[in-house]
Amino acid sequence: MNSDTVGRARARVKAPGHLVSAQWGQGLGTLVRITRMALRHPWQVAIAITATMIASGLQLAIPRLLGQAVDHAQGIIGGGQEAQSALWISAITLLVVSVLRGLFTLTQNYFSESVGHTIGYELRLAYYEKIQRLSFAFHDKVHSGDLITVGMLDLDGVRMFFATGLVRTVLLSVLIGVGAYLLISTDAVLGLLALSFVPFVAWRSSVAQLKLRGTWLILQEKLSGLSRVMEENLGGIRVVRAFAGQKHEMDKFDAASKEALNLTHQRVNIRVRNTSAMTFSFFFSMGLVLWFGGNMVIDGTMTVGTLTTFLTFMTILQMPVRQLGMMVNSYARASTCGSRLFNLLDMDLGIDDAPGATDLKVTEGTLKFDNVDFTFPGSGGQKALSDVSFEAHAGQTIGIVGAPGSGKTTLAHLIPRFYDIDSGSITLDGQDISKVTLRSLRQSVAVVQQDSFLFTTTIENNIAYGDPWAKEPKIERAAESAQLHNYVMGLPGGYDTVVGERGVSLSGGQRQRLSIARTLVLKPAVMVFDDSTAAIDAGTEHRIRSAIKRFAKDRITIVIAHRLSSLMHADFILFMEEGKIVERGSHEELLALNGRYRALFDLQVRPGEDIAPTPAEASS
Ligand SMILES: Nc1ncnc2c1ncn2[C@@H]1O[C@H](COP(=O)(O)OP(=O)(O)OP(=O)(O)O)[C@@H](O)[C@H]1O
Repeated sequence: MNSDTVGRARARVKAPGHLVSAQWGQGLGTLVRITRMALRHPWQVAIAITATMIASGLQLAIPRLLGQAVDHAQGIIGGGQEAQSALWISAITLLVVSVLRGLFTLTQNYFSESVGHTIGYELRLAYYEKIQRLSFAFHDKVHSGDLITVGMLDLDGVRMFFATGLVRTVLLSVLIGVGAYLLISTDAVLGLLALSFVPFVAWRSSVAQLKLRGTWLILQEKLSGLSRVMEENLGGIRVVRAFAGQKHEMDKFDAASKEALNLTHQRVNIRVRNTSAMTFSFFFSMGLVLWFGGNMVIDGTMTVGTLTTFLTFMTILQMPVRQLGMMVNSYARASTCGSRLFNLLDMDLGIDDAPGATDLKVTEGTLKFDNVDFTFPGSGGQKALSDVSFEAHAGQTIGIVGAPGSGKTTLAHLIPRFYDIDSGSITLDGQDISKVTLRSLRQSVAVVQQDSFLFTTTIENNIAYGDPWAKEPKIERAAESAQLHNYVMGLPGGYDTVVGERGVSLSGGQRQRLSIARTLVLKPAVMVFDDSTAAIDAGTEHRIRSAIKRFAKDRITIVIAHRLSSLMHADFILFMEEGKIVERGSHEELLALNGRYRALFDLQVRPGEDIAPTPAEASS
């Protein structure tokens, strides 16, 4: 793979979700920011750097000691007692220096890793907190798999920068800088010969590492594609089996795996070719030193010990010089990964508390929509809701009905401020919901979603999710009202039964009932049931409705449903079409209107007869 290919590869690797793309120009600022994060732990940084300098100094002493030992050994061949004791001293010094070097290297590794892991921990928390708080509009656009990639791989690139970038810079500067000075100051010609492999190896190793990085970025993209294929396959395993789609799925997975395998082969190729070239250049330089140095020993202008010092220096320098490439890679990786991560961390939340926001105070419990318009970000200006106005009071039940896509869920999602409106206003007891704190608003408004999500934990914890301090009787009362209590008591583990992916599987209706119980525990001022009884039989639904009457008497209940029997008891019903309320009134009033609601009612109570669909139904 040539550098052009790597360049194109970089350009092709899109940052996850496009929203978190890094700009190369940001790189330096990013590295400074990571360094500043490290400096928040000054003691650990100081110990790591000091230990690095001492360890590299001790490492540089080893060739000299070895050289002296060799010269003394020659003295022993001559038989001198003095030479023998000098040899002992050299050997013991060498041993002590090696042990000390090992201890300081250990200290260096421990503290540099510790700083890196602390940075990783701090960033992980900040990242997790940020993605919890970013708006729904953001999550609509960014794939969760991409967010996980940034949170795992990019975070790792930043975490490792202190140890593999900064500390390694100190280590390599001391080893290569001081090592080169010692060699050249001992013998300039032989020193230059001994260092002749350095520029070539440094260049090859940097080029190889940057190429490997280019392929790594593409590999990362392929691997996240692969995990996306697997995730979708596992999520939709029933659809795959039901439609006999295994062969198609297998082919998709095979194609993605093959691309990853090819890239892995390319990476091995780059590594092997460069390692061979670097090893050859090193041994070539060593051969030159041996040849010239050997002649100097024969001429008597150099001792065998000094030649040994040169050769040992070369061996010691070989690794750090090769590591220059890894250091360059660490800088490149930290700057791109860090830019992506920091872009996300610095991202505007989209929906946040307004300056000076105060807590919502619910008194009478009046919800008012006043000429509300709303457009989903990125939907090309197509309004999802227009001119929506209605008022509801505590104790009332409001039904919302309409064709799929008519804006029912969207309307419900505006109340807890999952999205901000374009114009108009939504107030709760006269307080504009955009001016109160999000926390207090969301404590007062609970939405039972269409898809009942369960956490992999006990039924009790799932029900008490919104109020972790809820006592057992409260949880059981909520479950009783949601018609779930008897089922739970029939399970061997009762409320301690673990549900979710790795626990007991619940049916669609049971999951919905659990979600309803989760909302009832909260006792919010506004309860929204978004098609949350669709999977529940009419009898059970009736019993749930009767049971939650006592919960509903001092709060607003909004019921969104396709089945009219779920909402015909409501105080008033809004009929939605293409984002607008086109009919409103009680069940009787709407029937008398003889419009869309009537047509839908006739269709549901007399399904055998042919009734012309409403315009919205016809288009949906
Ligand atoms: N996150 C989103 N981003 C962009 N458009 C969206 C988003 N969610 C919904 N829409 C669009 O907004 C319109 C209203 O959708 P909404 O989910 O409110 O309909 P609904 O009446 O609740 O439908 P259903 O009865 O099927 O649940 C639809 O055209 C839908 O495609």
